[in-house]
Amino acid sequence: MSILPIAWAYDHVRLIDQTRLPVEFSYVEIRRAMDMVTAIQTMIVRGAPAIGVAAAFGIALAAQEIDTEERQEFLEHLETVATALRHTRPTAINLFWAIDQMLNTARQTVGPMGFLQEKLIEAAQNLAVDEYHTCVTIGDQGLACLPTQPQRLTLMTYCNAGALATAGYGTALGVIRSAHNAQRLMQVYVCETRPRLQGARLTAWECVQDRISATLITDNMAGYCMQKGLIHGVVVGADRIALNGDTANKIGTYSLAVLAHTHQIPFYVAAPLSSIDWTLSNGSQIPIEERDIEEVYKIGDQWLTTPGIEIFNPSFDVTPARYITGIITERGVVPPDQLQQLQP
Ligand SMILES: CSC[C@H]1O[C@H](OP(=O)(O)O)[C@H](O)[C@@H]1O
Repeated sequence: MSILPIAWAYDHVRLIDQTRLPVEFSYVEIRRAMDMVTAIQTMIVRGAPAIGVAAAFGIALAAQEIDTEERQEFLEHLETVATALRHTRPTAINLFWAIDQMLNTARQTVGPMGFLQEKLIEAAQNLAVDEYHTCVTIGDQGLACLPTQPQRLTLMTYCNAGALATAGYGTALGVIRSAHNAQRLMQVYVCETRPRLQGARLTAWECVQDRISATLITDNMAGYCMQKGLIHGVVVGADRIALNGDTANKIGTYSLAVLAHTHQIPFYVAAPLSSIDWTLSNGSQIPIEERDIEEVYKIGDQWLTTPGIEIFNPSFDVTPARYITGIITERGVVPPDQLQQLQP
């Protein structure tokens, strides 16, 4: 099954509503640019590459909704929407990269506004298709770098870096899909990933959809599985990678990396080049999103703690490059200290 979280549907964008999975599979139709802003903020669509693609379609919707033949007015409307999109979520660099790609297309395209609208819709569609093919390439690059023994590996992954977090196929889960398709996977341990449970809700759902053998564990079981020798490798996604390989990813990734290092288990980050921030020398400057504390004290309508307790909810952490075995990209797999070789 091809899971495509985002698709252009003639004159609007169709999103899989990731806040409803796995209980309900439903779509949300996005017809206005500012509704795409809300969709990203509320995580109807989430995942670094996916929010980049969503933002690109947000710019395309902005182009479609502005009724003017004045180029300056047209571009100003795109900039207004771009500013709102930039303020949705601060950590994933893909969001900003995609917005810049779209604005550059608008500035470099001349002609009547109807023509610009068509070119921007086409640019967003091309960006989505490119991200999909990039993920398939990442999957295959990752397969080639996994341990050669045993023939069938038991891997671990965190959060959701799958088809739902990208434009299809996935990055970390793309590597796992490629291993599954090549009969190199025994099973994958899926960490539930508190507080938003992307692992339990989204990665588990993708694995069941694609008949990938998967076992769900709570986050605090990861160390036990490693200590018992069950895990041959860990593969996670990324939201922003600095030049030295320091990697921002879902909160809890750092803990997993330290555990893997302690148990001498290879720890891979799988990400497209669009997730690399070539302007940052290290991860200390990566902005870490803090989200609503309700995500911690409730699951659905169920309170998990007592009113009056203070709550902290950083949504990402930064794993230092020294804990990362390799970074799997569409241009190959490199140790963190050789990442700059891949700079376009
Ligand atoms: C393929 S990168 C996905 C990346 O994004 C997730 O964060 P969120 O669900 O909050 O958007 C998580 O960090 C994943 O690894």
